[in-house]
Amino acid sequence: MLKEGLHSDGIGELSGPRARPSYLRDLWVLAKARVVSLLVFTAAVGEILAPDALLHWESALAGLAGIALAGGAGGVLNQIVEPALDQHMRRTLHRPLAEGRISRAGAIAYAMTLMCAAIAVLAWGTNPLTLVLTLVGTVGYGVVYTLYLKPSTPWNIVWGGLAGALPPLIGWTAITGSLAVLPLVLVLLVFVWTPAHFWPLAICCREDYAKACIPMLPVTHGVDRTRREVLNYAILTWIVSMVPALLTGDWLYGAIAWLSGAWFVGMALRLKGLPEGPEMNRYARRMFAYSISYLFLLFTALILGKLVMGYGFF
Ligand code: HEM
Ligand SMILES: CC(C)=CCC/C(C)=C/CC/C(C)=C/COP(=O)(O)OP(=O)(O)O
Repeated sequence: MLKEGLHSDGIGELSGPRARPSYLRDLWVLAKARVVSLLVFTAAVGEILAPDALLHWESALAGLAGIALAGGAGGVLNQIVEPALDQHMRRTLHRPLAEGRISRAGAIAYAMTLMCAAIAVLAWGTNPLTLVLTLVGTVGYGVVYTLYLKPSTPWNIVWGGLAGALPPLIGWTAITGSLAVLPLVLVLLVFVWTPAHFWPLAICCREDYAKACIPMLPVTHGVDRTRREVLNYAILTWIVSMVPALLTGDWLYGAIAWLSGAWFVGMALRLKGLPEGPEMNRYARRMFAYSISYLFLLFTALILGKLVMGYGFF
């Protein structure tokens, strides 16, 4: 007998050991707080890279609080739209709305509270451009991706990923009030990273996505095509990750990006070569986990580079 949530192919392990539900924990899960924490981190790096960030510390804090609240609202909107889908997937069936621990009305009130707080904080502490970009992020993920792209096209996450890629730019605009080349390159970096982040997980969960009639790439185009696309996007991410080094002359970041990107591409190659089966699923899950550490490392290296190299920006 397999334990609840565990399967011989390791797919069920994605949900990890389940913590005892509590109301606060449910609110945390509903806001997808762990994903949002990385979004906030990439925004913080966008702020730190901007000129004179320390002089604008109030805008910096308001920007981070706004993105955290708006990102959380996006996560809640996503789960309000798809409780039935969440009930059909082993990875998501214990979510608070899927299990009915939080009502739909309660979740709507929660999303509205988060969104109103985000708008208030951003309007008070940042500028109109930052507010608009953040709203685009929340609506892009919570409405456009969840309601329209996800159920209709296997390229859903390529375009949906744009919303999640915005925070480094939002961080920058919170400080400067204007656009610039470097944060736009960081948006491109997260944008091209997203498919190689998500499709390995989609490979593991392909049976659940198929049962739930969600046209994720491994369901519509098969595992082999998906693994080829993961490799393509991993290579693209590696290439784009070198652009900030070229723009700033920051060799410390450049070295870290080169090595960690080579590892990412190596994992994509290994994934492509494995025969379909439990071992491939487990390796895909490892690549998904590495993708998160990799993005965290790249953005940490950007701050390190600025601290150590002390370059100024245009
Ligand atoms: C449309 C784009 C994206 C899709 C479809 C996607 C998909 C996913 C999925 C399905 C999970 C598993 C979540 C769970 O089981 O609760 C996940 C986890 C995660 N994602 Fe993404 N993601 C996207 C963009 C991003 C972005 C832009 C970031 C950050 C910059 C990010 C950071 C994370 C993190 C940190 C986790 C781990 C959460 C945990 O440990 O519970 N994702 N992603
Ligand atoms: C700028 C700003 C505020 C942006 C917010 C964007 C945001 C919250 C992106 C998160 C991306 C994410 C968790 C995707 C999960 O995909 P999924 O919903 O298909 O996964 P699931 O099956 O786990 O629900």
